[in-house]
Amino acid sequence: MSDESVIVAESAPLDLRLSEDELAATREHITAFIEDVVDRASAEGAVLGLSGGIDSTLTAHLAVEALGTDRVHGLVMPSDVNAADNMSDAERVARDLDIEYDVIDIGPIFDAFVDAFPGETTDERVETDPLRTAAGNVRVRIRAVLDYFVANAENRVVLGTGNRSEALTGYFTKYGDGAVDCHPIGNLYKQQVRQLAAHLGVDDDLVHKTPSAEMWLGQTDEAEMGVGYDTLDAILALHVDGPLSLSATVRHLDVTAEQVERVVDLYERSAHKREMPPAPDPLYL
Ligand SMILES: Nc1ncnc2c1ncn2[C@@H]1O[C@H](COP(=O)(O)OP(=O)(O)OC[C@H]2O[C@@H]([n+]3cccc(C(=O)O)c3)[C@H](O)[C@@H]2O)[C@@H](O)[C@H]1O
Ligand SMILES: Nc1ncnc2c1ncn2[C@@H]1O[C@H](COP(=O)(O)OP(=O)(O)OP(=O)(O)O)[C@@H](O)[C@H]1O
Ligand SMILES: [Mg+2]
Repeated sequence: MSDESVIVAESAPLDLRLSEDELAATREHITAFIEDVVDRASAEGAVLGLSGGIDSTLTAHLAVEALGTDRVHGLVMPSDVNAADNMSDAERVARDLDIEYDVIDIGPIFDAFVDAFPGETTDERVETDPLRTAAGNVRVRIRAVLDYFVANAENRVVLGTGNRSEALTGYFTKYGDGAVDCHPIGNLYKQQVRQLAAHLGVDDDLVHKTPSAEMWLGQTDEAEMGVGYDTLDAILALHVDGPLSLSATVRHLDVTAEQVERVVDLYERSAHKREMPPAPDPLYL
């Protein structure tokens, strides 16, 4: 059985929901943060990738609330492995928010990369292809290049869309979707992302859409990580962020020790993604 077939049953083990007052305060806190980042950069506004997923949808809503419609620029960047529905959802978000947006097909850029690369690249239709992640990361990094082109050209900052669950597990591409100027929703667990989005009036189908990086056809976060977000969030909140021991977490959540260990392993192995690249201590400074 491949890793991807290990989907852990959800048991909604820990309620991390915020109260209405907390949601209202979080909304204000994040919009003030976005405004502050843009002001400090003396930027005209912000740019972000729109995927039709809930993280970018929520971030776009908060950005518009912080900056106004005319200071937010969205990029919808389809490739061969994006579902057409997701790309039309991304355009719908931009249209509903009334922001400027461009649709840029990254297929030719990816193909140029594959043609230029001297060795084997990948056939991502093959599930076991060891290069599938490497190739998927190229697509993600191409989007980052386009984000920064717009940021440079229009004096904007790049808004990240990563949440706390992704940050703590390293579930993002280093210098891909992780290459951003700030992380407005970076301290919300995934289930709180959905909750805040619902609070802001985001359409239900987007709030409840299955999370996917869309790095290859059919990819889903939960299948790849081998744990559902409700369970993941609970383990992160109690054990990785919180004070509970491994065994107390197992008892409290009715999960297995292996599940907790798996999350801890994701957290520890991805430490390098949450830090600045290291240099040796200075010898002569
Ligand atoms: N200990 C260490 N110290 C310093 N650097 C270290 C390192 N270990 C690896 N590295 C470096 O990191 C590289 C691996 O990291 P990286 O290139 O990111 O690649 P990797 O973590 O292997 O792949 C990215 C993961 O994030 C997921 N993802 C990506 C994009 C979006 C989303 C989403 O949710 O939408 C999810 C994707 O499905 C995949 O599971 C290594 O090739 C190496 O260069
Ligand atoms: N096809 C795409 N076009 C534009 N931006 C994209 C595309 N795919 C990914 N991105 C950018 O990369 C970010 C990371 O992807 P990720 O899948 O984690 O977030 P999401 O799609 O917004 O939400 P979810 O995790 O629920 O799928 C997106 O939020 C978006 O900013
Ligand atoms: Mg997505």
